[in-house]
Amino acid sequence: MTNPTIPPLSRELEPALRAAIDNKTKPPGSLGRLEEVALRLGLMQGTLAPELRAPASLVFAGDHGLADEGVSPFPKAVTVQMVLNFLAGGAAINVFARQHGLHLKVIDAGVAGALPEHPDLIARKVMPGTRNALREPAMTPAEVELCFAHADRIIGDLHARGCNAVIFGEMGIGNTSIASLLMSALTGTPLEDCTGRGAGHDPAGLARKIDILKRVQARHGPITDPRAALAAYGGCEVAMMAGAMLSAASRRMLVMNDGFIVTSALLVASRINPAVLDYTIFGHTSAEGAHPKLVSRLGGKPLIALDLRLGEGTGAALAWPLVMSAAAFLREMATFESAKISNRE
Ligand SMILES: Cc1cc2ncn([C@H]3O[C@H](COP(=O)(O)O)[C@@H](O)[C@H]3O)c2cc1C
Ligand SMILES: O=C(O)c1cccnc1
Repeated sequence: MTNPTIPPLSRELEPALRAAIDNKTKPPGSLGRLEEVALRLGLMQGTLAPELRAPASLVFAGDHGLADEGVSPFPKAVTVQMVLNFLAGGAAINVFARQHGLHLKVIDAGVAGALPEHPDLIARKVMPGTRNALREPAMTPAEVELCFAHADRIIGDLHARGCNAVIFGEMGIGNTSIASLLMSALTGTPLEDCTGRGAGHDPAGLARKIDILKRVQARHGPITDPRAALAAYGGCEVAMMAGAMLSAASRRMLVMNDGFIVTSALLVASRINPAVLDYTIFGHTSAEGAHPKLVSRLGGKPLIALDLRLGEGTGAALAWPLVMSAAAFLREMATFESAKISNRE
Protein backbone atom coordinates (compact mmCIF):
# COMPACT_ATOMS: atom_id res chain seq x y z
CA MET A 1 0.00 0.00 0.00
CA THR A 2 1.68 3.15 -1.06
CA ASN A 3 -1.04 4.85 -3.01
CA PRO A 4 -4.48 3.83 -1.80
CA THR A 5 -7.64 4.64 -3.71
CA ILE A 6 -9.68 7.32 -1.99
CA PRO A 7 -13.43 7.06 -2.63
CA PRO A 8 -15.12 10.23 -3.88
CA LEU A 9 -17.42 12.14 -1.53
CA SER A 10 -21.09 11.07 -1.78
CA ARG A 11 -22.02 14.12 -3.90
CA GLU A 12 -25.34 12.48 -4.88
CA LEU A 13 -26.45 13.07 -1.27
CA GLU A 14 -25.62 16.78 -1.34
CA PRO A 15 -29.14 18.08 -2.18
CA ALA A 16 -30.70 15.90 0.53
CA LEU A 17 -28.06 16.95 3.06
CA ARG A 18 -28.54 20.64 2.27
CA ALA A 19 -32.31 20.20 2.61
CA ALA A 20 -31.86 18.36 5.94
CA ILE A 21 -29.65 21.17 7.26
CA ASP A 22 -32.06 23.86 6.02
CA ASN A 23 -35.08 22.06 7.54
CA LYS A 24 -33.69 22.23 11.06
CA THR A 25 -35.51 24.66 13.38
CA LYS A 26 -33.35 27.70 12.64
CA PRO A 27 -33.13 30.37 9.96
CA PRO A 28 -31.28 28.98 6.92
CA GLY A 29 -27.52 29.34 7.28
CA SER A 30 -27.72 30.51 10.88
CA LEU A 31 -25.35 27.86 12.20
CA GLY A 32 -22.73 29.35 9.90
CA ARG A 33 -19.53 27.39 9.39
CA LEU A 34 -20.92 24.53 11.49
CA GLU A 35 -23.30 23.88 8.60
CA GLU A 36 -20.35 23.47 6.21
CA VAL A 37 -18.76 20.97 8.61
CA ALA A 38 -22.02 19.03 8.96
CA LEU A 39 -22.41 18.91 5.17
CA ARG A 40 -18.84 17.66 4.76
CA LEU A 41 -19.29 14.95 7.41
CA GLY A 42 -22.44 13.76 5.65
CA LEU A 43 -20.67 13.68 2.28
CA MET A 44 -17.70 11.83 3.77
CA GLN A 45 -19.75 9.21 5.52
CA GLY A 46 -22.47 9.02 2.84
CA THR A 47 -25.30 9.57 5.32
CA LEU A 48 -27.78 12.20 6.50
CA ALA A 49 -26.90 11.27 10.11
CA PRO A 50 -23.11 11.38 10.47
CA GLU A 51 -21.56 9.92 13.61
CA LEU A 52 -18.06 10.29 15.03
CA ARG A 53 -17.01 7.01 16.56
CA ALA A 54 -14.03 6.13 18.78
CA PRO A 55 -12.01 9.22 17.75
CA ALA A 56 -8.26 8.68 18.10
CA SER A 57 -5.65 11.30 18.93
CA LEU A 58 -2.41 10.05 17.37
CA VAL A 59 0.93 11.64 18.25
CA PHE A 60 3.60 10.57 15.74
CA ALA A 61 7.10 11.01 17.18
CA GLY A 62 10.46 11.07 15.45
CA ASP A 63 13.91 12.62 15.64
CA HIS A 64 15.93 14.46 13.07
CA GLY A 65 19.65 14.35 12.33
CA LEU A 66 19.31 17.96 11.25
CA ALA A 67 18.54 18.91 14.87
CA ASP A 68 22.29 18.43 15.56
CA GLU A 69 22.90 21.62 13.52
CA GLY A 70 20.97 23.74 16.05
CA VAL A 71 17.84 24.39 13.98
CA SER A 72 15.74 24.14 17.16
CA PRO A 73 16.24 26.10 20.38
CA PHE A 74 15.76 22.80 22.24
CA PRO A 75 18.02 19.73 22.30
CA LYS A 76 17.08 16.52 20.55
CA ALA A 77 16.74 14.70 23.89
CA VAL A 78 13.46 16.55 24.48
CA THR A 79 11.69 14.29 21.95
CA VAL A 80 12.16 11.11 23.98
CA GLN A 81 11.51 13.01 27.21
CA MET A 82 8.22 14.34 25.82
CA VAL A 83 7.20 10.86 24.64
CA LEU A 84 7.63 9.67 28.24
CA ASN A 85 5.54 12.65 29.32
CA PHE A 86 2.77 11.66 26.85
CA LEU A 87 2.85 8.10 28.21
CA ALA A 88 2.63 9.44 31.78
CA GLY A 89 -0.38 11.55 30.76
CA GLY A 90 1.22 14.93 31.54
CA ALA A 91 1.45 16.82 28.22
CA ALA A 92 -1.00 19.40 26.87
CA ILE A 93 -2.42 16.91 24.37
CA ASN A 94 -3.09 14.42 27.18
CA VAL A 95 -5.15 17.02 29.01
CA PHE A 96 -7.23 17.99 25.97
CA ALA A 97 -7.63 14.38 24.81
CA ARG A 98 -8.95 13.40 28.24
CA GLN A 99 -11.24 16.41 28.28
CA HIS A 100 -12.78 15.51 24.91
CA GLY A 101 -12.86 11.71 25.17
CA LEU A 102 -10.17 11.11 22.55
CA HIS A 103 -8.20 7.86 22.70
CA LEU A 104 -4.56 8.96 22.69
CA LYS A 105 -1.84 6.78 21.21
CA VAL A 106 1.81 7.72 20.70
CA ILE A 107 3.59 6.25 17.71
CA ASP A 108 7.35 5.81 17.90
CA ALA A 109 8.02 6.37 14.21
CA GLY A 110 11.71 7.13 14.65
CA VAL A 111 12.68 8.43 18.07
CA ALA A 112 16.42 8.46 18.86
CA GLY A 113 16.29 6.55 22.11
CA ALA A 114 14.86 3.44 23.68
CA LEU A 115 11.29 3.59 24.95
CA PRO A 116 9.60 1.26 27.43
CA GLU A 117 6.71 -0.96 26.45
CA HIS A 118 3.45 0.81 27.23
CA PRO A 119 -0.18 0.16 26.31
CA ASP A 120 -0.46 3.62 24.72
CA LEU A 121 2.77 3.32 22.71
CA ILE A 122 2.72 1.89 19.20
CA ALA A 123 6.35 0.92 18.58
CA ARG A 124 7.13 1.27 14.86
CA LYS A 125 10.62 2.75 14.97
CA VAL A 126 11.90 2.84 11.38
CA MET A 127 15.26 4.27 12.47
CA PRO A 128 16.62 5.96 15.63
CA GLY A 129 16.30 9.45 14.17
CA THR A 130 16.85 10.38 10.53
CA ARG A 131 20.24 11.15 9.02
CA ASN A 132 21.41 14.75 8.94
CA ALA A 133 19.82 16.27 5.81
CA LEU A 134 22.58 18.87 5.63
CA ARG A 135 25.07 16.09 4.88
CA GLU A 136 23.05 13.35 3.14
CA PRO A 137 19.48 12.24 2.37
CA ALA A 138 17.61 11.94 5.67
CA MET A 139 15.95 8.67 4.66
CA THR A 140 16.19 6.04 1.94
CA PRO A 141 13.19 5.51 -0.36
CA ALA A 142 12.74 2.11 1.34
CA GLU A 143 12.54 3.77 4.76
CA VAL A 144 9.90 6.17 3.44
CA GLU A 145 7.88 3.23 2.11
CA LEU A 146 8.22 1.41 5.44
CA CYS A 147 6.70 4.46 7.16
CA PHE A 148 3.75 4.29 4.74
CA ALA A 149 3.32 0.56 5.33
CA HIS A 150 3.34 0.96 9.13
CA ALA A 151 0.88 3.86 8.83
CA ASP A 152 -1.55 1.78 6.81
CA ARG A 153 -1.54 -0.99 9.42
CA ILE A 154 -2.01 1.46 12.29
CA ILE A 155 -4.99 3.08 10.58
CA GLY A 156 -6.37 -0.30 9.48
CA ASP A 157 -6.32 -1.51 13.11
CA LEU A 158 -8.07 1.63 14.34
CA HIS A 159 -10.69 1.30 11.63
CA ALA A 160 -11.28 -2.35 12.48
CA ARG A 161 -11.97 -1.27 16.05
CA GLY A 162 -14.68 1.14 14.92
CA CYS A 163 -12.73 4.42 14.78
CA ASN A 164 -13.82 6.80 12.01
CA ALA A 165 -11.93 9.97 12.96
CA VAL A 166 -8.22 10.63 13.48
CA ILE A 167 -6.86 13.72 15.21
CA PHE A 168 -3.29 14.13 13.94
CA GLY A 169 -0.42 15.33 16.11
CA GLU A 170 3.36 15.06 16.26
CA MET A 171 6.45 15.45 18.41
CA GLY A 172 9.98 15.80 17.10
CA ILE A 173 12.59 18.39 17.95
CA GLY A 174 13.60 20.11 14.71
CA ASN A 175 10.48 19.21 12.78
CA THR A 176 9.34 22.77 12.02
CA SER A 177 12.51 22.89 9.89
CA ILE A 178 11.42 19.77 8.03
CA ALA A 179 7.97 21.30 7.50
CA SER A 180 9.58 24.49 6.11
CA LEU A 181 11.78 22.51 3.71
CA LEU A 182 8.82 20.43 2.51
CA MET A 183 6.64 23.52 2.04
CA SER A 184 9.33 25.40 0.14
CA ALA A 185 10.13 22.46 -2.15
CA LEU A 186 6.57 21.41 -2.91
CA THR A 187 4.97 24.86 -3.20
CA GLY A 188 7.90 26.80 -4.67
CA THR A 189 7.70 29.36 -1.86
CA PRO A 190 11.02 30.97 -0.83
CA LEU A 191 12.39 29.40 2.36
CA GLU A 192 12.28 32.69 4.29
CA ASP A 193 8.50 32.72 3.84
CA CYS A 194 8.21 29.13 5.03
CA THR A 195 10.29 29.44 8.19
CA GLY A 196 9.34 30.63 11.67
CA ARG A 197 10.38 30.57 15.31
CA GLY A 198 9.43 26.93 15.92
CA ALA A 199 9.69 26.08 19.59
CA GLY A 200 10.78 29.67 20.35
CA HIS A 201 13.85 31.01 18.51
CA ASP A 202 14.78 34.65 19.03
CA PRO A 203 15.41 36.72 15.87
CA ALA A 204 19.10 35.73 15.75
CA GLY A 205 18.18 32.06 16.15
CA LEU A 206 15.61 32.36 13.38
CA ALA A 207 18.20 33.91 11.05
CA ARG A 208 20.60 31.03 11.81
CA LYS A 209 17.82 28.51 11.18
CA ILE A 210 17.02 30.04 7.79
CA ASP A 211 20.70 30.03 6.85
CA ILE A 212 21.05 26.31 7.70
CA LEU A 213 17.84 25.43 5.83
CA LYS A 214 19.06 27.29 2.75
CA ARG A 215 22.21 25.18 2.82
CA VAL A 216 20.10 22.02 3.13
CA GLN A 217 18.00 23.11 0.17
CA ALA A 218 21.09 23.88 -1.92
CA ARG A 219 22.60 20.49 -0.97
CA HIS A 220 19.58 18.60 -2.38
CA GLY A 221 18.62 20.87 -5.30
CA PRO A 222 15.07 21.33 -6.58
CA ILE A 223 12.64 18.55 -5.59
CA THR A 224 9.03 18.37 -6.70
CA ASP A 225 8.18 14.70 -6.07
CA PRO A 226 6.54 14.26 -2.64
CA ARG A 227 8.25 10.97 -1.79
CA ALA A 228 11.62 12.32 -2.94
CA ALA A 229 11.09 15.33 -0.66
CA LEU A 230 10.43 13.02 2.31
CA ALA A 231 13.57 11.02 1.52
CA ALA A 232 15.71 14.15 1.24
CA TYR A 233 14.50 15.92 4.36
CA GLY A 234 12.68 13.31 6.48
CA GLY A 235 11.29 12.61 8.84
CA CYS A 236 9.77 9.35 9.96
CA GLU A 237 6.90 11.00 11.86
CA VAL A 238 6.05 13.24 8.88
CA ALA A 239 6.15 10.34 6.41
CA MET A 240 4.03 8.18 8.72
CA MET A 241 1.48 10.97 9.12
CA ALA A 242 1.28 11.48 5.35
CA GLY A 243 0.72 7.74 4.87
CA ALA A 244 -1.81 7.61 7.70
CA MET A 245 -3.78 10.49 6.18
CA LEU A 246 -4.02 8.70 2.84
CA SER A 247 -4.97 5.45 4.58
CA ALA A 248 -7.62 7.18 6.70
CA ALA A 249 -9.18 8.92 3.69
CA SER A 250 -9.19 5.63 1.74
CA ARG A 251 -11.38 4.23 4.54
CA ARG A 252 -13.62 7.32 4.59
CA MET A 253 -12.28 8.32 7.99
CA LEU A 254 -12.05 11.98 9.00
CA VAL A 255 -8.56 13.51 8.95
CA MET A 256 -8.42 16.26 11.58
CA ASN A 257 -5.55 18.59 10.68
CA ASP A 258 -3.41 20.37 13.28
CA GLY A 259 -0.52 22.84 13.06
CA PHE A 260 2.37 23.53 10.73
CA ILE A 261 4.10 20.15 10.88
CA VAL A 262 0.93 18.10 10.51
CA THR A 263 -0.07 20.35 7.61
CA SER A 264 3.29 19.72 5.92
CA ALA A 265 2.46 16.00 6.05
CA LEU A 266 -0.95 16.81 4.58
CA LEU A 267 0.78 18.76 1.79
CA VAL A 268 2.87 15.68 0.98
CA ALA A 269 -0.19 13.42 1.12
CA SER A 270 -2.19 15.78 -1.11
CA ARG A 271 0.58 15.69 -3.71
CA ILE A 272 0.30 11.89 -3.74
CA ASN A 273 -3.51 11.96 -3.88
CA PRO A 274 -5.37 15.30 -3.71
CA ALA A 275 -8.61 13.53 -2.69
CA VAL A 276 -7.20 13.27 0.85
CA LEU A 277 -8.30 16.90 1.24
CA ASP A 278 -11.97 15.87 0.79
CA TYR A 279 -11.70 13.98 4.08
CA THR A 280 -9.79 16.71 5.93
CA ILE A 281 -11.12 19.26 8.37
CA PHE A 282 -8.68 22.02 9.28
CA GLY A 283 -8.69 22.35 13.07
CA HIS A 284 -6.73 25.55 13.55
CA THR A 285 -4.01 27.85 12.34
CA SER A 286 -0.98 28.21 14.55
CA ALA A 287 1.21 31.22 15.27
CA GLU A 288 4.01 29.75 13.15
CA GLY A 289 4.03 32.40 10.42
CA ALA A 290 3.93 30.05 7.44
CA HIS A 291 1.04 27.95 8.72
CA PRO A 292 -1.89 30.14 7.62
CA LYS A 293 -0.26 30.46 4.17
CA LEU A 294 0.07 26.70 3.84
CA VAL A 295 -3.48 26.09 5.04
CA SER A 296 -4.93 28.52 2.49
CA ARG A 297 -2.71 27.04 -0.22
CA LEU A 298 -4.44 23.71 0.51
CA GLY A 299 -7.84 25.39 0.33
CA GLY A 300 -8.41 24.91 4.07
CA LYS A 301 -10.48 27.08 6.37
CA PRO A 302 -9.35 26.68 9.98
CA LEU A 303 -12.08 26.34 12.60
CA ILE A 304 -10.16 28.25 15.26
CA ALA A 305 -7.10 30.51 15.53
CA LEU A 306 -5.83 30.81 19.09
CA ASP A 307 -2.16 31.69 18.43
CA LEU A 308 -1.07 28.25 19.61
CA ARG A 309 2.39 27.15 18.51
CA LEU A 310 2.73 23.79 20.17
CA GLY A 311 1.84 20.95 17.84
CA GLU A 312 1.13 17.54 19.47
CA GLY A 313 -2.35 17.75 17.92
CA THR A 314 -3.45 20.36 20.47
CA GLY A 315 -5.10 22.72 17.98
CA ALA A 316 -6.98 19.86 16.35
CA ALA A 317 -8.08 18.54 19.75
CA LEU A 318 -9.34 21.97 20.81
CA ALA A 319 -11.35 22.29 17.59
CA TRP A 320 -12.73 18.76 17.94
CA PRO A 321 -15.84 19.66 20.01
CA LEU A 322 -16.96 21.93 17.15
CA VAL A 323 -16.87 18.98 14.77
CA MET A 324 -18.85 16.90 17.26
CA SER A 325 -21.39 19.72 17.56
CA ALA A 326 -21.77 19.81 13.78
CA ALA A 327 -22.52 16.08 13.62
CA ALA A 328 -24.83 16.32 16.63
CA PHE A 329 -27.00 19.14 15.29
CA LEU A 330 -27.48 17.33 12.02
CA ARG A 331 -28.45 14.12 13.80
CA GLU A 332 -30.48 15.51 16.67
CA MET A 333 -32.09 18.87 15.91
CA ALA A 334 -35.81 18.91 15.25
CA THR A 335 -37.11 19.91 11.83
CA PHE A 336 -39.73 22.57 11.15
CA GLU A 337 -42.21 19.74 10.48
CA SER A 338 -41.38 17.58 13.52
CA ALA A 339 -41.46 20.56 15.90
CA LYS A 340 -44.53 22.09 14.17
CA ILE A 341 -42.82 25.44 13.66
CA SER A 342 -43.92 27.68 10.81
CA ASN A 343 -41.32 28.02 8.11
CA ARG A 344 -40.70 31.18 6.08
CA GLU A 345 -43.51 32.17 3.76
C1 LIG B 1 8.91 20.88 25.68
C2 LIG B 1 8.37 20.85 24.27
C3 LIG B 1 7.14 20.24 24.03
C4 LIG B 1 6.63 20.22 22.73
N1 LIG B 1 5.51 19.71 22.23
C5 LIG B 1 5.46 19.96 20.94
N2 LIG B 1 6.55 20.64 20.55
C6 LIG B 1 6.74 21.15 19.21
O1 LIG B 1 8.04 21.70 19.04
C7 LIG B 1 8.84 20.96 18.12
C8 LIG B 1 9.08 21.75 16.87
O2 LIG B 1 9.80 22.92 17.10
P1 LIG B 1 11.33 23.04 16.60
O3 LIG B 1 11.34 22.75 15.16
O4 LIG B 1 11.71 24.45 16.92
O5 LIG B 1 12.12 22.03 17.42
C9 LIG B 1 8.04 19.72 17.81
O6 LIG B 1 8.41 18.68 18.67
C10 LIG B 1 6.61 20.16 18.04
O7 LIG B 1 5.73 19.12 18.25
C11 LIG B 1 7.32 20.81 21.66
C12 LIG B 1 8.56 21.42 21.89
C13 LIG B 1 9.10 21.43 23.19
C14 LIG B 1 10.42 22.09 23.44
O1 LIG C 1 2.25 24.87 14.23
C1 LIG C 1 2.73 23.96 14.91
O2 LIG C 1 2.22 22.83 14.95
C2 LIG C 1 3.98 24.20 15.71
C3 LIG C 1 4.57 25.43 15.75
C4 LIG C 1 5.72 25.60 16.50
C5 LIG C 1 6.26 24.55 17.19
N1 LIG C 1 5.68 23.37 17.14
C6 LIG C 1 4.55 23.18 16.42
